[in-house]
Amino acid sequence: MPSAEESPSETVISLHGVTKTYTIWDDPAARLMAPLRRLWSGGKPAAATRQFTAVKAISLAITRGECLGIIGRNGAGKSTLLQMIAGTVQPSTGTIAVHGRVAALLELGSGFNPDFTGRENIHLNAAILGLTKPEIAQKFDAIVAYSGIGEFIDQPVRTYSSGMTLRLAFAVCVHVDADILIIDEALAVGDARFQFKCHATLEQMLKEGRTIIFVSHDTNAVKRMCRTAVLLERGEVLLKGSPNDVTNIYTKLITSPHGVEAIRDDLAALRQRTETGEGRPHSGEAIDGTNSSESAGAQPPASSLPAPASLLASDLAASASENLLTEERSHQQISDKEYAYGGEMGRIETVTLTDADDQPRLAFPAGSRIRVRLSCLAAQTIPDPIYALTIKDVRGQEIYGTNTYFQNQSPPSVPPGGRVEVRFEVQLNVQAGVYFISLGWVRLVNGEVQVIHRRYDSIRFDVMPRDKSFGLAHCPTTIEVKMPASAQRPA
Ligand SMILES: Nc1ncnc2c1ncn2[C@@H]1O[C@H](COP(=O)(O)OP(=O)(O)OP(=O)(O)O)[C@@H](O)[C@H]1O
Repeated sequence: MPSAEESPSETVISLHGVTKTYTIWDDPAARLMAPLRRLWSGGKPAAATRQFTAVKAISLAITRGECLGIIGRNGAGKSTLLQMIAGTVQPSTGTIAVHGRVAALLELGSGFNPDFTGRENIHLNAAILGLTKPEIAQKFDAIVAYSGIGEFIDQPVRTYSSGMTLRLAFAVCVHVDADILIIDEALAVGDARFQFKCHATLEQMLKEGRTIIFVSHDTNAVKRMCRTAVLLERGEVLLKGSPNDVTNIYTKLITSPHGVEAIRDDLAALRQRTETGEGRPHSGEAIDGTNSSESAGAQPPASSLPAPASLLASDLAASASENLLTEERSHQQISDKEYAYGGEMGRIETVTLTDADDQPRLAFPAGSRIRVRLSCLAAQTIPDPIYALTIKDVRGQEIYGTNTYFQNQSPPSVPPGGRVEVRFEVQLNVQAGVYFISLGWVRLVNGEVQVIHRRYDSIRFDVMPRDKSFGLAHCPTTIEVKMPASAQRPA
């Protein structure tokens, strides 16, 4: 298979005006009687049905080597769209062209016969996915080893836990030499170790130029895996763009009582930015109340998905660190990527970032302490307020987030016209790099987050290397090497 770099823009999946309309039966019994009824009525459609359009005139092109994330609220049409691409559901109108072998991990265990053993299901599944008998025999051991099912391979799949079923299904999917992998939420049921293994495999597949479509409610997973994301709502694509932008807007959508109305202007602004080539703004989400980006908008190429361990973070940043102080002077404290919403009930009026000596700065050595100050002004009474901060990396991944709620603090209600000063003091135990600070002022109403004001990706700052090390975190470490006295004696 050619690598993603060799044929970067080859379209492997194209959808043109794809619509899926389901017939909904008001009375389930009428559905069973429908064929007879049709005979009696001379082929006229049965009564008591209505049409429901789950996917509306979607046109999309997905290129080889792309990892496309699809997010959206429950019932948005994500699974229906995936099923149509996988070929298990036919579109009502429109066309779908798929070039290459597709392996799909849709509803968990949907490709398995529960009464068959794991072994039998591997044969069945791999054959359905297009492998010949000799190919299955050749890959069988690798599939079993990858799944980690062990001796359970000869037990019926109905006796498997959901995690075991996932392991087996995923193992088959990644061993059938598929050009396109379609995954619907499934990874969420695996344990952390298996999820890690899955993500490493997916990253490897992307590097090999394979294409992945990935549905998830986990915005961080979408930002980690994908270079492009799509926001689906009521069967329509509202936005296709950087995972950071798309998850930011999704976050607003799921927390706003006004639904799509709440994001209409944001969508228009983003589309305009895209059209005028300004790139995108912003970033990502939850009760943490916040998020950031230069960020995930500027997605790295697929080949850069896994951080090469051979590169020392300190080496990467060393050449840049000299320039940072100069660059720092030219930074605006408030990033031009800021994405804010809410603000009617109260506003986070100012945000400032300083070092531990209260000096405004935008570059800090790894491991130092920073202070983030907010000045909030209430327009109306804000009972039980929660103040939140999130730090994200340049891809929009949440590096750290906290809030007064998580810290068991109960700040007082704020009266109309009341002003609140909030100070976060953070120990920056991160590696050298570019980061963004997001801030949130929210409250919980019946367990739901009510946004007072969110300012995502408000401040961009740099962290400079403190030592030679690598990885994501700055964990100052001492190393002691001892040679026991006995080992010093010559043999
Ligand atoms: N076979 C079907 N018959 C009738 N309606 C259906 C059928 N399959 C899906 N739908 C409806 O189509 C809409 C989209 O469903 P779909 O499962 O694609 O959404 P989704 O975005 O994957 O949701 P979730 O996040 O909850 O999994 C829903 O309103 C659902 O009830």
